[in-house]
Amino acid sequence: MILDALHKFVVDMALSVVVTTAAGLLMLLGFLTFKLVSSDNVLPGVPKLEGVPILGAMPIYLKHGMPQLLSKLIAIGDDGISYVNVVNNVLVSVHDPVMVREVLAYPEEIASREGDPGRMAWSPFRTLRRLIGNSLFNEVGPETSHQRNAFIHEFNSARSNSKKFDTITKIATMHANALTGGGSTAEVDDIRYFADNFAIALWGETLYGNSNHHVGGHVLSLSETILTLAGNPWPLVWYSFQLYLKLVAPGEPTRSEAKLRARVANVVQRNIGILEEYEYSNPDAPLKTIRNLSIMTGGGRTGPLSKLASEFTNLNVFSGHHSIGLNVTWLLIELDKHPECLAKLMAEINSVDTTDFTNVNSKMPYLDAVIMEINRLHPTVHATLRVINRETTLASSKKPVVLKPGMLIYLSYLHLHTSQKFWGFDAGEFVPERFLGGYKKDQPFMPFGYGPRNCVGYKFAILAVKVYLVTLLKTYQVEVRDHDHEMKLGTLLEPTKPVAVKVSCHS
Ligand code: HEM
Repeated sequence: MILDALHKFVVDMALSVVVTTAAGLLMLLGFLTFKLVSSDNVLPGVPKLEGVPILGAMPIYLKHGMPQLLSKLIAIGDDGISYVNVVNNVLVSVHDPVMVREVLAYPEEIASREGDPGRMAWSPFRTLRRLIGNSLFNEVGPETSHQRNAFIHEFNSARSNSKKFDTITKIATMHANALTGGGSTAEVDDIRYFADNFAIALWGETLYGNSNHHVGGHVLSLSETILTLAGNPWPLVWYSFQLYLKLVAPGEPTRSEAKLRARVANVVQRNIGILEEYEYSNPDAPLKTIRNLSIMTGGGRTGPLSKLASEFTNLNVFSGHHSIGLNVTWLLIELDKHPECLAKLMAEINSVDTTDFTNVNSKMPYLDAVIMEINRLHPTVHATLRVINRETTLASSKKPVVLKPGMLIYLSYLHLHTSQKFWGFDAGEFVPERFLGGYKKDQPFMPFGYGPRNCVGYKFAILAVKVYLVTLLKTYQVEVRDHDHEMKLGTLLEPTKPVAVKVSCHS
């Protein structure tokens, strides 16, 4: 009797669970359909990429990633703008230079990288914040310009970079010599790895006085994991699901993200220990960069770092080295493919004293042109996005386009840099000469972004790239094994396969 009642109870319960779940799913489906229909034709007159019912372009996004979705959008938007629904989000591609500049110039009240924290957004910068905490990338509000000024003072000024020049040269020489380990030739399986490690060691030495920052590959593997996760839609899907079930607090990392964050904290902690040791045993020596940044933003000469400096210690584990390393890697590939350019560059290198900061920084026009051309053709940061916070009208589009809060605006630097419309028939070719004597104002060249949130470290990055490249070329003849390297669009723009080179000391 009791068993029968129990059985009936379980069957009834199971039935009501099934019915409730089905009703819930139907309601969700109805809601999404309603949202989709009501958001249909949200940008009248703008070409729309049709996705599948309800999910829109979500399957393309999940399967192929954002860069591929972006290429499809660019292909249909002749007037420089197009859009697609991704479930109930609207994703707009803006790929006309004037419109891109307009969007990048928006103040943060109109658009920011993360968008309003109260809204669901597919911005990768949200994932980045959960992985490494706050950083200048996410920062909005009155403190931002003060923070940017501190960075610009430390990394984008000739005065401060001239002080870093000897350190850059020292690390570049150490790392160039390590390629052959004292021998006269070496086969290097993948120069990307060595170029990244040069940049990591440079950061370690400049920031903390720790040139062994790269040893053991911890930093490299951590930064690669963070890069991959930040550019991948799945962590956002997983986080949103857990948020829905209240398994994670808004904005907080999930369990696996928290583990990664702890590994970042561990690396940072070790570096801080080394900085403190350096400061203790060299009280009169010049301050290391992280301390300078700290002092400029309210920290003391010793002890805990300011908020900005401590946020940068986390950001730095993930960023800065790949972009420098990739610049060097693409340079070696293109120079090897274009011996006439390499010969011109070598003539310039051999005609000046490259141990002099002013020469390397601003008196080598062909070197400058080569570096600009690499950043045009292979811009490491190939795209970015902004989330609309307040309704605005895109004034530069042919027909007025009203951008609404929550819309994601994608901006492809790669497209602007490689379009024949702006760069001529040889837009896809490596031709450094196009940058000799400057470039036309209407040619869209933005490898370091544009507007109020452009790169605050580009001059330091360019100097590091120059010094390492010049050191390598002065020491070795570099032969890149394959000439068929192609570009892979992930979070950053990378070669599709390892870049094997043979290096032989100049006799
Ligand atoms: C070749 C190397 C580099 C490249 C290609 C690069 C590229 C960029 C680009 C394109 C942006 C703007 C992104 C956007 O529009 O959303 C940016 C922003 C930024 N970069 Fe760089 N960057 C490089 C090196 C560095 C270095 C060495 C630092 C170190 C200080 C740095 C720190 C930053 C920061 C903090 C921002 C955000 C600035 C803000 O939002 O106010 N970058 N970078």
